[in-house]
Amino acid sequence: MSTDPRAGEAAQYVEPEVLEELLSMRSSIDNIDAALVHLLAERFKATQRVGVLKAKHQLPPADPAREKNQIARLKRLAEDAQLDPEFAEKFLNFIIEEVIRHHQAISETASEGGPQEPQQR
Ligand SMILES: O=C(O)C(=O)C[C@]1(C(=O)O)C=C[C@@H](O)C=C1
Repeated sequence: MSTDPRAGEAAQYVEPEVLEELLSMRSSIDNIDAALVHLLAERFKATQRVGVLKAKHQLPPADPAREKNQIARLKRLAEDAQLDPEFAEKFLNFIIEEVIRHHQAISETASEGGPQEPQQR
C-alpha cells in the first residue's frame, strides 16, 4: 500500500506510470493551495485592520460601491487569465461576505465597550 499522502484512492486503480504523473500534478496543486491559504491569510489580516478602522470611525461594514468596482476589475482580470469570470465573482463575493461578518463582529464588540486603544491624555 502506498503511503504517499498525494496518492489518495487513485493508488488502488491506476497504473504506476499514470500514478507518477498524477502525483507530480498533485504536487503542483498542493503548492498552489498552500499559496492560496497564505494569500487569504494576508488578505484577512488587511481586512481585519479595515474592520478596526471602520468600527473606530463608525463606518458601515459594507461598501457596495467599492465591491462593484472590485468585482468588475476581478472579472476583467479573470477573462484575461482564462478563468471563468462568473466563478471569480462568486469567489470574491464569498470572501467579502465573510469579511463583512468579521467587520460586524468587530463593530459589535466595540459598541459593547470591548477592547479599545489606550486613551491619550
Ligand atoms: O474596503 C473595504 O471597505 C472593506 O471593508 C474590504 C472589503 C473587501 O473584503 O475587499 C469588504 C467589505 C466591503 O464591502 C468592501 C471591501
